[in-house]
Amino acid sequence: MNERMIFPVVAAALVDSAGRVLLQQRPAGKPLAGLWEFPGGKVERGESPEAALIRELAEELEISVASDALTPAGFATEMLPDRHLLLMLYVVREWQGEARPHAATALRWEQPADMASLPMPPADPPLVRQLAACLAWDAAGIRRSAAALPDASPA
Ligand SMILES: Nc1nc2c([nH]c(=O)n2[C@@H]2O[C@H](COP(=O)(O)OP(=O)(O)OP(=O)(O)O)[C@@H](O)[C@H]2O)c(=O)[nH]1
Repeated sequence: MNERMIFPVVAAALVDSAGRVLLQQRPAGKPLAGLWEFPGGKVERGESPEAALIRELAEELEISVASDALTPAGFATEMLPDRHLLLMLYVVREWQGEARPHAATALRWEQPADMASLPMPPADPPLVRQLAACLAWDAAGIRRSAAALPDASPA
């Protein structure tokens, strides 16, 4: 049996007040160069996904994000030749600093509905669909009102 290790990667959908989401372009010399991706990167050994994402956002965009500003939005998987990519996406609506392309060739803000026409890594289209659903839920207030549901944990 060909057993592949899980390769955990975290990514952020930074959402601005107009509902647009930040994408960055992968630089020349990296795999998938030129494609548009969500900012983020590999989870290092011993690191939590949230700590990894906060670190990556500081390194790549020079912004500061608090852990309680990270809301899970979805995940995607892709079988790679030697590993199995697990890509976890978080929605981020609050951060400090102005995003600058420290590691990327360029940045752009896009509505999720407009991302289908952009070249993105193969694992990303399912994430874009989950993100669009998440943001639509937020806009309809469904996620906020879910907090008012009765607690289903055992008594
Ligand atoms: N950040 C990010 N990575 C993605 C996305 N989609 C996707 O398949 N990946 C993959 O996840 C992996 C992340 O690796 P990376 O090279 O960007 O990570 P990193 O920032 O830690 O890089 P480094 O090793 O240069 O420090 C790559 O294999 C990349 O192709 C995405 O939307 N955002």
